[in-house]
This record gives sequence, C-alpha cells and structure tokens, in this order.
Amino acid sequence: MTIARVIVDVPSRDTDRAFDYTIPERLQGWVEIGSRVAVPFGPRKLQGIVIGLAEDADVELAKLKPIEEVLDALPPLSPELVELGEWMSRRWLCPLTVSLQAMLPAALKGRSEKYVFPAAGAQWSDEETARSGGLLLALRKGKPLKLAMLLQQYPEQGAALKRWLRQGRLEERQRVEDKSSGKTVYTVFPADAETLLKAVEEIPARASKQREVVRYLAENNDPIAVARLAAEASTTSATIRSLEERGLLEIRSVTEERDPYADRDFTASNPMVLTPKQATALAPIVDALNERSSEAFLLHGVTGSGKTEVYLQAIQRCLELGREAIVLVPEIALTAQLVERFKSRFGALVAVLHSRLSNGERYDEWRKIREGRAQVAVGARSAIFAPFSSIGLIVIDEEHETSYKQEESPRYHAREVAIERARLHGAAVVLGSATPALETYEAAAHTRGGSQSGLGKIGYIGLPERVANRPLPGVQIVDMREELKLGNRAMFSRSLAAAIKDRLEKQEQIVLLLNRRGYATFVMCRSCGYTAACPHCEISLTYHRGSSNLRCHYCGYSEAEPKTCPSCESPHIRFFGTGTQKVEEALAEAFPGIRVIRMDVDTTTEKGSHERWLTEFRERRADVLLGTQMVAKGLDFPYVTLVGVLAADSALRLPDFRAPERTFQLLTQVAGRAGRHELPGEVIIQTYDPEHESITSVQGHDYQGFVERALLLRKQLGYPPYGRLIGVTFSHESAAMLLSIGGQFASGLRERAMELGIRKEFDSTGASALEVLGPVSSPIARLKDRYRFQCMVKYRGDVDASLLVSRVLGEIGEAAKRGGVQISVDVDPQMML
Ligand SMILES: Nc1ncnc2c1ncn2[C@@H]1O[C@H](COP(=O)(O)OP(=O)(O)OP(=O)(O)O)[C@@H](O)[C@H]1O
Ligand SMILES: [Zn+2]
Repeated sequence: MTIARVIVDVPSRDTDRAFDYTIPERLQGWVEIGSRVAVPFGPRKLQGIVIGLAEDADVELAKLKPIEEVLDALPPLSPELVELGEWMSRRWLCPLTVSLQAMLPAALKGRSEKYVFPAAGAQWSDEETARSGGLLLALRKGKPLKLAMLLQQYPEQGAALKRWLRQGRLEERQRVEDKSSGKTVYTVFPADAETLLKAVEEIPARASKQREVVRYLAENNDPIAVARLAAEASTTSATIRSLEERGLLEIRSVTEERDPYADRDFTASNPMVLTPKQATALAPIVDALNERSSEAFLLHGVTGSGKTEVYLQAIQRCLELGREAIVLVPEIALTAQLVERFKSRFGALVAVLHSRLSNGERYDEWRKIREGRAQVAVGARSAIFAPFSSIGLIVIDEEHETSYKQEESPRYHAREVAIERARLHGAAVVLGSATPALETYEAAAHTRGGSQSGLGKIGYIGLPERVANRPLPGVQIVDMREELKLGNRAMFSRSLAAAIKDRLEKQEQIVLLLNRRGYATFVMCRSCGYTAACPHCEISLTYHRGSSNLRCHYCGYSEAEPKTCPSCESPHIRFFGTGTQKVEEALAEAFPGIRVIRMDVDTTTEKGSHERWLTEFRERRADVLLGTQMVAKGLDFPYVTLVGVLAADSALRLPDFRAPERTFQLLTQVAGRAGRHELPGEVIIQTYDPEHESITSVQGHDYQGFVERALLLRKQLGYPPYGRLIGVTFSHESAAMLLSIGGQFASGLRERAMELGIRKEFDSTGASALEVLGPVSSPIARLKDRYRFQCMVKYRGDVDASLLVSRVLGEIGEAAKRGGVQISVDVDPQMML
C-alpha cells in the first residue's frame, strides 16, 4: 500500500473529507487503518486518523505529500471503530473527525511521546534476538526507547515490534503528565550488567552501600522504582543518586500503570441461584449469545427485581464463549457499590471507565482493554467505544437515562451506537430498566404501529416482581395545597414529618429527594397548582425576567405574566424554588440531632466524595440521605424504609415534551430505593399537582398504563417515537443577524419540502410530513454574550430530513460563516434547552 487516506483533526465542513498522503518507505507496515498520524496540511502540521489504504490516488502521486510520523506503535482505532465513526457522522450530522476523536481516551490526544519497553517477565528466543537486528539487545537494556527513534533506526523490524506489542511482550506507554492521579514514580534504569560488574571493582571499598546497590542492579538488571531499590538494598535515595553521577544508572520519572481500584479488596462472589423468573429472562439472551446473533432485548424489570444478577450471568456466558462484554451505566450510578458487584464476580477481568478517573487512569484502563487483559468494560456513555475486538454482549443499565445522549458534538445516543456496534460484532444487546424510555418500549412492544424510533426490532423480556416476593413499597401522595390551606407552611407535610420521626425512633434510614430541575423557570400558583402551558404545543411556558412575559420555546407563542392566577384568582402566583441547603436547615430545626448527608453538585465536586458519602450512609452513620437526582439511582441499602419526595412536580414544568416521562421515571426510581431487603418500604410524595398522571401512576406502580396514555398523546402531536426531531441552534452577538440566517434556513427547508411534495400537517392519517418550527429564541436565550435562536424540524414517515437539513445548511453555510454565525445541529435531541 502506498497511499493513506487521512481525516485531519479540524472539525469543520470544509475539511470533512479524506485527504491522500503517500506512505514513506520507513513507515511502510506502520500505517494502518485507525493509525494516528502527523501530516503536513498547507503550512501547518496536523494530526489525523487513517481511514483507508489504497494503491492509487485520484491525483498524481508526485503531487501528494508524505505522512510525517506515526504517533502510536499500535493503531488506537480498529477498522471496525473507524466504520462505526463513519456511521455516527452520517447519523448525527457531524464531521468525521469529531466522531473518531470521541472514541479516543483524552490522554492519547496530545502529542506526548511514546515509549516502548519489555513487559515484566517477557522472554525472547536466541533466534528472535539474532533476527532482530540489534533491536532486542537495545530494548533489553530495560530502558524505554522512544517510538520515533525505533521507527527510524530499525525500519525493517516494524512487523516484529507490532507482533510483540500485540502479544503483550512489549509495552507501549506514554508519559502522561497527570497531576490528578500523580502516580509518577522515580525509576532507576540501570546500565547493562557487564558495565555494572566492572564498576563494582572501581568503587572504593568504603562506599560499601554503593557497591551493594550496583551488585544488586547487575543481578536484577530491570528498571526499578527508586523507593523499592532503596528498600531492597537497604540504602538511601541519596546513595542511588550518587550512582547516577557516576553514569551507572539513570533516574527518570515514569508514569506507572494506575489501577484506581488497586487498594481495594473485592470479596469474590459466586453466581446466585436464579429465581425462576430470572432464569426465564436469561434464557433468550443466552440463546442469542450462543448463536452470535445481534439481537437486542429490553429487560423491563421493576426496581429490585434482580436485573443486575441477570446481566452478571449473561456476561459470564459471554466470557465462556471467549468473547467480551461492555456494560454501560449512568455516570452517577458508577459508585463503589456497583463496581464492586462486577469486580467481585469477574475480578481483574473488569476495566472501569468513568469521568472521575484522571486522564492517565482512564488511559491505563483503556490499554487493559485493547491489550486483551480485560474482557469486561464497565463505564459511562463513552465506554461504548471500548477497544475490544470480539464483543459478544452489550448491556445498558437504566437505559432510559438521559446521560446516554451526549450533549455536545458528536451528539450521539449510546443506545443506538450499541445496537450498531453489536451488529458489526454479532453481539447481543440488553437494555435494562424499570422505566424504559418510551422509544425503547415502543420498539419492543409495537403497541400501535407508526413508530419512528429507529431502534429496529427489540425483544421484550419482563421481570414484573421483586426478588423473593418482596412487595413494592406503598406510595402516599400528599397534596401540598391542602397543607397550605390548613396553615402548614413548612417544607414537610404532616405525614412526612410523622414518618421521619418514626424512622428516627426505629433507627431506620430515610432517602429524601429534592427534585430541583426546572426551578425558577416557571411560575406556579401555590393555591391551586396552576402553571401556564402553550395552547399549541402542550409544554410549559418559560418565564422571562427581562420582559416579564411567558414564552413557548417551541413555537414562540407568548403572553404577559399573570398577576393573579387565571384559574383560581389567588394572588399567590409566583416563582417557585428552594435548595437542598434550605431543606437541610429545616430538617435540623424540626428534628434536633438528626444526622443528614447532603448530596448535590456542591458537595460532590471533590474526587471520591460521592463514594464517601454513600459509604457513610451504608454504615448507618447518618439517618437521612438528602439530595437531588443523584440519590435516586441504583442504590441498594437494607435499612432504607422511607423515601420522601419534596416538590415532585417541579420538573413537570420544564419546557420539554418529555418532562412527564422523566418525572415518572425519576419518581419510580427513587421510590424503588425503599424496602429492597427484609424491612418493608414506604414512599411519601409531596406535590401541588396530585392528579397528574406522572404522579398517580407512581402510586399504582403502573408503568404500563402511564406509557400507553403517554404514547397516545405523543402520537397525536407527532412527537417521538411517532415523529422525529432535528434541532438547529444558531448563535451570534447580534439577534438581527440570527433572525436573518435562521429565517433563511427555515424558509429554505420549507421550500425544499414543498418541492418534494412533503406535506406539513401531522394529521391522523400518519402520512409523511415535515414541519419547521421557528426560528424562536432558545430557552437559554443568551449564552456568553451570544444570542441563541433555534429551529425545530419535526418530521415523520418517508422523509430523509437529515439530508435535507444538511443540504440547506450547505446553502446558507457561506453566508453564515461570513457573518460569524455558529450553527449546531442536534439530531433526535433529548434536551430541549
Ligand atoms: N436470585 C437471587 N436470589 C437472591 N437474591 C437476589 C437474587 N437476585 C437478586 N437478588 C438480590 O435482590 C436485590 C435486588 O437486586 P438488584 O439490585 O439486582 O435489582 P435491580 O433490578 O438491578 O434493581 P434496580 O433497578 O432497582 O437498581 C439485591 O440485593 C440482590 O442481591
Ligand atoms: Zn407553542
């Protein structure tokens, strides 16, 4: 191969295509699909990723420039991941480099130099050594050698080097300057044994310590940490440093492989005997694994039904088949508790990837996966790109979680990437949840046709009961308007206050959720619970301080801020809001001596703090775990018998058509924290909107009923999964400029749709349709001094809206660029903010 097709790392439309480069002689055999390379690009030198190799280029070879450098010994991406990246770019309309870069660990992206050295205990035969042209002799001195130097000095050894790297006999490392983990170790690199032995004679006898160290190093001629050498040879680091001056060794700082869980012991756990229901749930997954068929399943199991054990045993089967598994969990649930369940079952085979790890730690976990030392990757969203080569199973726990959608480019959804990746590997996919996303549920149940979820066919597996016939907790709904009428202005209703007192006496534990999302964006009547909604879009109107009016962020409808409630004429209509800190104070006042752990963004910024709080709570050093969304998920504590929810309805007012779904999911999840073990649980939900379906359905544990009704409404309004959305946001310092560009986009798209005969009415026939809403000011109307306007493209049926959008953006692109307007596209947006 003489030509490499390279995607340069410049995320713009103009450079979003492969550029051809020649592969110079010395790099032959090094450049592969997925290699990271440095290439000349005009006057600049850029990084890029090779996505193809060819014999011939479209242009004259002489006109092409050569690749300058290969940046890693082994390509960080496989051909399969490159293909997945191409699919993502088409799917979410982003430059290919953006998709490819999203798959790389951050630590790799810099230009830090790579070193190669022998792995501990690696052996080579005399013949291999002889054939290596001096390379092995150089390497076996134990000093890490610079990759760039190896490529230059041993051009014919490329294939051998790569083989040894893949076999794990050689290791590739980079110096990651990583202050957060700070595991930089001063390491001694000894001179070769012969030199050292000679030197022993020359060291004066009185310097016996030095002699001892040199003798030790002659015998154990491997790199060793300064501290360890000092211990082994019972000497000081000063002595060792004096030997460096004599040129007998070299001390360098090396970043050690970091294992974030190294200091933890995991008690081994054996597979549990499955309940008959769990066994029935596992069976079709095992069938798919055995047949290597890329089937997707929805595992719909109520809270505490034992889904995790089903995942664990499916993974076990996957490993027995010699294949690898990825488990995605929401970031916030990636606590010690969950990691422990996987580590205790599969031990060192598990690599953990989450954002609280430092870049260096993540890089090491990533290498474990790539080098085949780990077979199970447990991680948040981006772990879907774990560099495995033979995936058998992908599990997504709490699959309805919004964190699986990335809110910056590439704006991918991990659920869809999982299904596509599974297709490339012939792997099974298990989507687990007590409250599946409506899209997933629809795809699995096909309740009423016309679905546009794009998820393909999904098998349905139900686990409708808790393990060991434990009952789901009883749920009581408290109408806070009544409390107000009765003169109780406190944060806690009478029943919640009584229940808290009761648990304190019994020394049981309490989880309190303050649902804070959506505060201060809406106006609510405290007497009757009224909030204003758009008459056209069925979503809450957002309060704008400046103009004091209420506005719809979908269609632009607006009205004046009411002075009295239009529904009950009460003057108690105003902003609504309180914080966790206030709740904590109120608790201390009402229940002297109560021990509260407050968990929210403010108390969990420090690394590891999240876990510390949970450990403290588990050890019953606190009575109450109070927090925002983060206390709702995945926790399994035996003494929690009361769950209280303050302001259950606040998130219902977010200007987002998914608000009722999200509220129902959150409340069901948090309710599921109570009574998971022997002690029975109770849930108390405080609300101003006690008749709302998102709340009443939680009381009856009625997922089915809630979903059926919600789907019906979605169908009437053409929202997902019965229609699809593309959000396009424009930003600029000048609002006038935005209106102009946004207007051009909207009218351009409308014209194109009209030419193609696509209608814009979403009528009951279900016929193809496309409608462009906006441009209207975004819910976050101004960010960093830039105004923001958005258009929402709503469509269904046989319409390639992505293609239309990208064509129209192409047409207005030049004008937008000249004017300095930034455009971002969100295909299938999850957040309407
Ligand atoms: N087969 C079994 N036999 C005995 N106990 C089990 C079995 N399966 C699960 N359990 C226990 O039941 C409890 C609930 O299980 P698990 O946490 O797996 O449920 P889940 O469905 O993942 O819950 P959630 O969705 O609420 O997080 C756990 O304490 C678990 O150890
Ligand atoms: Zn509207």
